[in-house]
Amino acid sequence: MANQIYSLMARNTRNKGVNPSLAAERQNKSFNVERLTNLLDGGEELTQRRRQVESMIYSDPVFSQRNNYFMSQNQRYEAAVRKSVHCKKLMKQMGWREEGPEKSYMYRALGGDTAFNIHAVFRRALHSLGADEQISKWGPLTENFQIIVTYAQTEMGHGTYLQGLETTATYDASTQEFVLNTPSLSATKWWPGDLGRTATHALVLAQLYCSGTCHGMHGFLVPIRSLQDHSPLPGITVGDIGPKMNFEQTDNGFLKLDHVRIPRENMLSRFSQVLPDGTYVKKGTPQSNYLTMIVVRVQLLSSEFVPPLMKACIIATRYAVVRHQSKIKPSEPEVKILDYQTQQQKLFPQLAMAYAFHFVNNSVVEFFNDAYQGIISGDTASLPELHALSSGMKAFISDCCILGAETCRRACGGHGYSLLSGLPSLVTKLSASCTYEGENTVLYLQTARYLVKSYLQIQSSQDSESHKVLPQSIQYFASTRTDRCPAQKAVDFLNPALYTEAYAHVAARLIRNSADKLYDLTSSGTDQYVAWNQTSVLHVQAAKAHCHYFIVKTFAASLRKLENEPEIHQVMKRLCDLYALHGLLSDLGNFLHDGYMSGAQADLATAAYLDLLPLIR
Ligand SMILES: CCCCCCCCCCCCC/C=C/C(=O)SCCNC(=O)CCNC(=O)[C@H](O)C(C)(C)COP(=O)(O)OP(=O)(O)OC[C@H]1O[C@@H](n2cnc3c(N)ncnc32)[C@H](O)[C@@H]1OP(=O)(O)O
Ligand SMILES: Cc1cc2nc3c(=O)[nH]c(=O)nc-3n(C[C@H](O)[C@H](O)[C@H](O)COP(=O)(O)OP(=O)(O)OC[C@H]3O[C@@H](n4cnc5c(N)ncnc54)[C@H](O)[C@@H]3O)c2cc1C
Repeated sequence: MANQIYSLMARNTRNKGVNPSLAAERQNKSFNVERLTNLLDGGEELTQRRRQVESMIYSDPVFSQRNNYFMSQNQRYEAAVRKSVHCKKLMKQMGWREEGPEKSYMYRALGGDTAFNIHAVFRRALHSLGADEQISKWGPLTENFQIIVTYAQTEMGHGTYLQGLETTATYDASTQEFVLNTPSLSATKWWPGDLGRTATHALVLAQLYCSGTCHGMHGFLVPIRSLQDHSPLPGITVGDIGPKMNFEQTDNGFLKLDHVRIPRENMLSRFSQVLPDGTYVKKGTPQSNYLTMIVVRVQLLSSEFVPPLMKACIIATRYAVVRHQSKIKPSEPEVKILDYQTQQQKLFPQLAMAYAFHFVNNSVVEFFNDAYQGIISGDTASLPELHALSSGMKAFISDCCILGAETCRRACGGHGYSLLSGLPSLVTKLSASCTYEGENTVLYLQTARYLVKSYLQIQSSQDSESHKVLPQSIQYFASTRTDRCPAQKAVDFLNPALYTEAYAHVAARLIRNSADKLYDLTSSGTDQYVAWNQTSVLHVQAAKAHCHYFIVKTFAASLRKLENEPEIHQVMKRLCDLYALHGLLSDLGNFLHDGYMSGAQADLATAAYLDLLPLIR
């Protein structure tokens, strides 16, 4: 019934064209929307291609999501499988390449409501960790779902602490096989997507044992279901872990292995190898087999985190111009809720954040692409910085997108609580992102570990030259900076150089403070690991400040590329200013703490921030 009411409302709108309030707003635009769309897509031609793909998706009944909220978990799963197979057929029919833009357009048009998503994670793992001959052997089989492979790393007892994974892969030189085993209940693989009903194989991450020596976590391709009748193979216990907060369309599963034998060639061996006689040959670093997690973290930014935030902004902003509620002047009619300053202050920072993350994603992907080819060819020099950046961005952006989507949902009142608004499922889907692919606190600590190490290295090296070769993302450590914010007027806070410097000041101070506290503890005799734990809250705060600085700096730098598009530059600049000032005012204590900013300057920043709202409105 509810669905009919909502669709009647939508049809009403459709029958009379767009809602008149919405139409009026769209007449009001201050910039060329199509031009901005082209810039965000990467050019006019890509906009056209994206729209072509979207129209094919939206007009095809197989891809319909109309009844999603009225389906059981099983129906959602089966519909997702149908959609994924249909996508594959469409790609073949249209001649679209796996690595082409059309695949991500399809995925985003479907809102990720597809199956085999972890199979996509495996394909990246194969290219990151597999030797060339393994990529040639298994890559083509995964292209057309002849084999469907899940990425089975997490166990019931361990997800974060990979050194604690219990699943074992013991090499048997007499048969040149690995014996995969689940030694305890807590070692049961638990959570891998596509595992519960779909996967024919699993990339099992297990502790490798050769001649009694443990060589740490490695990846093993293990057949788990028959390619004839899809039944579990001997030694395999597998199934679905049951209902979840969202991702009903994904069959997250469990897997137990009872001394399952696989050929020696099934260990992914780009960075390490076991010779026929059982000799272990290491080619990369101890963390080389962690590379897949970096690859996926970078990919998730653009595929899983930012698009749901963008959608939430669109739904909530449209709602805010069609919803009339209460009066500003008693003598006048009810107003659009977007005319309330408080509603603008709820929604516009989320909109600004969505644009910020779009530009940051471009920057992170560019950094990743430059580093990745070197890393898989054995040059791991940029791996620590890439790990720190990808960990921090995954944690910070997913945290912000969860909170941003929830703010949009709350801004829609009662209708924001209806599943049919589309908002709650965006929130519950995003909620998983603070956990999967690395729990966010743990990832902030990984970033902090890199920041503290880099800071202490700079402190210990007197050589001024060393400052010049600092990695790009931490060069601000070495910049000389004023200890007071120079702003005299509200308008000064609309200067990207000024607010970027303010963020750099706070990040550098928090990193220095956390490192100094750590050093004080260890130099007074506290065990280094205990000292790290006793300062970890400070390290997380420093890592977040570092990430926030990186995002503000990157958003501001992106404006420079828009300077020859004055209309668009103006609107993007206002959003960048709003993003920076919203973060500054939300975390004001850190900017006031050491007197960097004064209370009077905080008032100026607040005035500049509030003045931006009607301009953006
Ligand atoms: C891609 C396609 C996507 C398509 C779209 C699909 C979307 C569908 C939506 C849902 C998708 C969900 C998919 C989810 C999948 C998963 O969740 S897979 C499992 C993910 N699990 C993790 O991420 C585990 C997280 N845990 C960690 O990362 C650990 O904390 C740890 C870092 C591995 C700890 O390891 P440990 O060895 O104990 O770490 P330390 O001692 O702290 O560090 C040792 C050194 O190693 C360096 N290091 C750590 N990790 C990495 C890394 N990944 N890469 C490079 N280097 C790393 C670390 O910096 C230390 O270095 P030094 O300081 O120099 O010693
Ligand atoms: C929707 C979804 C899909 C998933 N898909 C997959 C998949 O396809 N394949 C796969 O292998 N896994 C998958 N996972 C599992 C996921 O990777 C793990 O849940 C994640 O790595 C977190 O590990 P955990 O669950 O053990 O949490 P824990 O690490 O136990 O976290 C619990 C708490 O402990 C804290 N904590 C843990 N370690 C530390 C530390 N060193 N310092 C400070 N605090 C710490 C955390 O901050 C957190 O607050 C998925 C999970 C979800 C929710």
